[in-house]
Amino acid sequence: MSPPNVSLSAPASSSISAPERIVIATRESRLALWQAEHVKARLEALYPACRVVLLGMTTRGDQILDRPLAKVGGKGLFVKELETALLDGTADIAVHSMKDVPMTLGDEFTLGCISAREIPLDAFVSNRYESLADMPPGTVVGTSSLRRESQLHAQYPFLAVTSLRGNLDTRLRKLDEGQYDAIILAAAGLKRLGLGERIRSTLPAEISLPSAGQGALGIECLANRSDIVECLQPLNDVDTSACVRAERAVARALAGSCEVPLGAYAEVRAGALWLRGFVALPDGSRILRSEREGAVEDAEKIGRELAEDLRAQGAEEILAELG
Ligand SMILES: NCc1[nH]cc(CCC(=O)O)c1CC(=O)O
Repeated sequence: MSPPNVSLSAPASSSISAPERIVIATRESRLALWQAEHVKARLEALYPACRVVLLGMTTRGDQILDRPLAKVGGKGLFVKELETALLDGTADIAVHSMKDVPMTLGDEFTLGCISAREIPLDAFVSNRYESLADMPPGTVVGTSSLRRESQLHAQYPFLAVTSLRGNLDTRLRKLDEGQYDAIILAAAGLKRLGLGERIRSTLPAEISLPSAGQGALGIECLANRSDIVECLQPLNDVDTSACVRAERAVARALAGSCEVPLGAYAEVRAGALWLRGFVALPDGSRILRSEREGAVEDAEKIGRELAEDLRAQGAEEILAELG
């Protein structure tokens, strides 16, 4: 018997159609524009008849550079203006670093896809030292995140940790001007911008457990745009999507709306999802860790259970202290 007559050479997307035009709302930082251009190129390759255009926007998160974001409204500041463009129809999709997407979206929005992730780890960047372990006591590490700060204090108590804000180029400039001996950044952002050679070493997850969603891109659209959701499916990566859902379930269960020193990182290994998480005080004086393994299909449940375990260990006291 000969096999059924299917053409193996037909592109997987041939049965999916896309609208004639897709407008991408994007922030205007170099990284955000790279990410939007990347999605534009992938959509145009999948749907040659579709015209994809970028709509650049400034968000409150881009404007406020003098205060820690946690104090002025957190992650939502980077997505609100983009969501408004989706609601009023000036844009069809918004491309986000999943790390910057609030843990709960409004009912009118959905994440149409989460694409394969770039390296999820943090990067050590310095003009003077190879790694954190090389840094003498009292030298200065710049980071803007409570998650990185708490882990640094816990593991390298003799280093001075100071605040660092601004987009990637600004942060690197501040390092090069000598304001810091080293800085910690997401490796993914540096790689995307062709700045991978600035990475002196990557910090293993044991040293700096990444943030929920780090390194992954998500595409948001209106929940009622089934045409858009459908045409985004070829960009979805099943494993990344499960990992990010598990990580976000941890953050959702523990962080609520306030900014908490918290890491959550999942990997798919030999078909199973392995999730690690921690919650800490910013000064690293308390750090609670947990890990869990389970079926990829149970991603969110694994995340909720890990959060429960952290609560059982006393996460509540940490959250209460953070106010
Ligand atoms: N918080 C800012 C941010 N949001 C996304 C990235 C880039 C990497 C990624 O996609 O996770 C960065 C930079 C950083 O944390 O150093």
